[in-house]
Formats: sequence, structure tokens, C-alpha cells
Amino acid sequence: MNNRTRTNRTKDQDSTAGGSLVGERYEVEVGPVAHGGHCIARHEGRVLFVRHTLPGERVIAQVTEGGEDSRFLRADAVEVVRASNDRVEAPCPFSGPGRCGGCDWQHAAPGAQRRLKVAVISEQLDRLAGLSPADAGWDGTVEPAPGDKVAKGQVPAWRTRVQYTVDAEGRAGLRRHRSHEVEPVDHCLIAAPGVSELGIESREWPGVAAVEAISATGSSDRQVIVTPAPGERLPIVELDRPVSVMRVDEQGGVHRVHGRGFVRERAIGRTWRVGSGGFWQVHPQAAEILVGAVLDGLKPRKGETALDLYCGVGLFAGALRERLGDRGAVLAIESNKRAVEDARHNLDDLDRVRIELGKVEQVLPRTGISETDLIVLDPPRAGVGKPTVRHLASLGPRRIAYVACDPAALARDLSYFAAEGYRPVSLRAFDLFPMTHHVECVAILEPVREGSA
Ligand SMILES: C[S@@+](CC[C@H](N)C(=O)[O-])C[C@H]1O[C@@H](n2cnc3c(N)ncnc32)[C@H](O)[C@@H]1O
Repeated sequence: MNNRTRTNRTKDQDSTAGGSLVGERYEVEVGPVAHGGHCIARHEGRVLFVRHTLPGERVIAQVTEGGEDSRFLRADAVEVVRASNDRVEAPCPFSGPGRCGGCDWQHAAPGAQRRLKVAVISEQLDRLAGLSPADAGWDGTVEPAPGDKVAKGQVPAWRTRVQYTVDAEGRAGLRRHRSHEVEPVDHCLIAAPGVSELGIESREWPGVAAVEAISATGSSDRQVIVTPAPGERLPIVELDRPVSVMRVDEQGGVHRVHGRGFVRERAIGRTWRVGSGGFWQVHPQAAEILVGAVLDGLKPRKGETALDLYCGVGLFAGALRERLGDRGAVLAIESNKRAVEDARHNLDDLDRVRIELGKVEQVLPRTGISETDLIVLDPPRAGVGKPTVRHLASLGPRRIAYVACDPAALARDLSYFAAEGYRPVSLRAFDLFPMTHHVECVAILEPVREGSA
């Protein structure tokens, strides 16, 4: 077979740019996985990030983005010439080149997905922090959530929050990869049963741009957040079961239409009020798993003080406060106003817990705190950043727990912590986003002792 074959390009693709290579097809050997749900291949010296393939495969890659002058090209594997042993038939009929962008690894066996995540974390730690798995105190595994152990070809239904986009015909679906186009679906396999039961995909949504469906864990609370299409009023939303309905206005504000303005999640023996727009982990076992990893790593002692930074509705602050005894105290900081209100409500029964509203980088210097024993960090994907890392190290904590949803941001911040004299003593990785490329890590840091390398 030719290693360069031209396909029928669409008019749109031809009009993208003079030197566009969109639509070109190359036969390539697929190399290692890269962060972001794709693998690296090369063609005539140029790097291709290829989706829908696996390391070691030989595929026909069709360019989806990039041109003659691009540093790299994006591509989809549209034909597999030589398959990896890790390849399975994608259980989801909506996945594949040009289709739903929600999952990256439908075509990989569950164990293989976790090995891909191991490779990505290892590569990020090495490249951005100069750390081997052993240096980071990591056993080099990604742990599945106990309830997600499914056989080859099966899919765990874990996603308790699903963002549907509605197409021009009023059909709910999921976004295609790096696109505003909608792939209409009649059932998302990774959606939790409580989301599927709402039947979002089986009804029409005229005048609606987006629908978010939420199924709380440990309570029967269900919520639907509807974003009307521009210039449209909110349609009457009637579903087969009682759910609270919220509306998003054109400025992004969320308003209650009927029912409660929040859902109640159960975790670590407590009930957590989570208002619309407030953060809660999407995987139903995530809160328990992450709290367990943080407490195991920090080993809080009676009377210690702790910071819970990027605290959301107060999950780690609550878990820590219960371990610190009468003289312990927790300061939590969160920038989302609604989440702070929920955190104050959720932790109302605990004394010596203070929750401050604002950005960590702005609020922390204003608190006047000059030392603390423990810190939990659970930042958004961008990570913490050098100035905040410096400030945190200056507080001299005995241990820091860093909960990370992006291994690249974690590795970058670990390199900043190293410069401030803190190093990871343990790292655990959890597969809290099966079928996708996402992974959650918990790193425990300690000050480097005199004499230790
Ligand atoms: C990954 S969530 C963690 C929430 C919480 N720890 C939990 O486990 O449920 C990150 C949180 O950081 C908040 N956030 C984002 N940027 C922030 C900043 N600069 N300062 C404080 N909070 C921020 C977000 O609103 C979100 O609630």
C-alpha cells in the first residue's frame, strides 16, 4: 500500500487554509501514548498525534487538523493495518473517528487503559519534574475504583454528571472531539444509572442549547440544568420522575426553576449540599477514595492545624477536622461563592473551621497565617503555580497532600516544590474516569531532611 494516499476532501476542509493537510491519509507506525488521549506517530519527519489507535499498531491516519507549516498534525486512525493485542471492539456505537469526543479509549481493554495512564504519568513526571516512579514513591500502577472491575468489552457506568449539547433538530448528544458539532446519542454507556434514567437522550429539546444531568450519590436527588438557545425562553421541562430544574441565563448565572437548587451527595458518613455550579467529583466512589488516600498520606495528629485549598463544598476540610481533635483547626479557601456557602452549611456542626471566599493566591497572603502542620491542595486543571507553591512551602507544613486531575500540572508543581525543599514521598493514581484519558493522582510531600538526597 502507498504510504501516502489522498482522500476525497470536503469543500470545508479545502477552504481551511492554503497549506491545509486536513483529509490527507498516511500509513504510519504508532509509537508511545501521549498526554491527551492520543498516540505519537511520525510521517516524513512530522509528528502526528493520532486518536483511536494504540502503541505498536500500524494504521492509516487521516489528518484532522494542521497544515504544511504546522509543528504537528492531529489525526484519526481510520483503518487499522496491524492491531495491538490490547485492542477491543469499542462497546459504544457512538465512538470512533469523527464521532463522540467524550471517551478516548473505548477501543482499549480496561487493563490496557490503565497501562496507558501509567505511561502518561511516568512521562510527565520524568519530563517536567525529573522524577522516576521510585523517586515519587509510586508503585507505577493506576488503581481501578473497586466497583469498576468489569470484564473485557464491558463499560463501567460511572459518570454522575453528563453535559449534553443539543443540535439544531433539538436532539441531545455529546460533542465531537475538538468541535462544537453534536453527536446525537441514544444512550451514553459511561453515564451512571441515575443519569440514564432521566431519559435526556430520548426526548426532544427544542429551543435548548445544552442540558446537564446530575445524579447524586447516596440520595435520590436528580437535577437537570438547562441552557436555552440564544434568544429562546426556557421550554417547559417535564420528565418522568421528580427532578429539580435549573436554568442558565445568558451571562452564565444559574437560577432555580423548580425543585431544590442543589443536590445532596453522601460521602465519608456525611451529607454534602452541592449547589448548581459547585464542584463535586463525577465518579460516585471518588470522594471516598480520595479522602482515604489524603488521610492515609497525611496521618493527621490531634491538635494539628490544616489548610484545605481549593476546597469546593468542604470535603477535605470536613474529613480533616474530624481527625484533628478539640484543639485542631482548619482553614479552607475556595473562589466559587455558591460553593463557599455550601461548604459553610456542610461544616456547620464542626467548630474551628474557617472558610474564606476568594482565590487562594490572593486570600492566603491576607490571612496572616505564618505556619501550618498540614496542607491539602486540590486545584483545577491549571495547577497551583510557582508563587503559591513558594508561599505554601514558607508555611513549613509537616506534610502536603496534592490531589491532581492533570498529571502535567502535578509534575510542574512538584518541580516548584522541589526548588522549595519539598519532595513526594508517595504517589497514588486512580482510574476515576474510565474509558477517557483522564486520571486522578494523590501525591504526599514532605520537607527534604538534612542529609537525605
Ligand atoms: C478540583 S475542584 C476541588 C474541590 C474539592 N476539593 C472537592 O474535592 O470537592 C477545584 C476547586 O477549586 C476552585 N478554584 C478554582 N480556582 C481557584 C482559585 N484560584 N482559588 C480558589 N479556588 C479555586 C473551583 O471552584 C473548585 O471548587
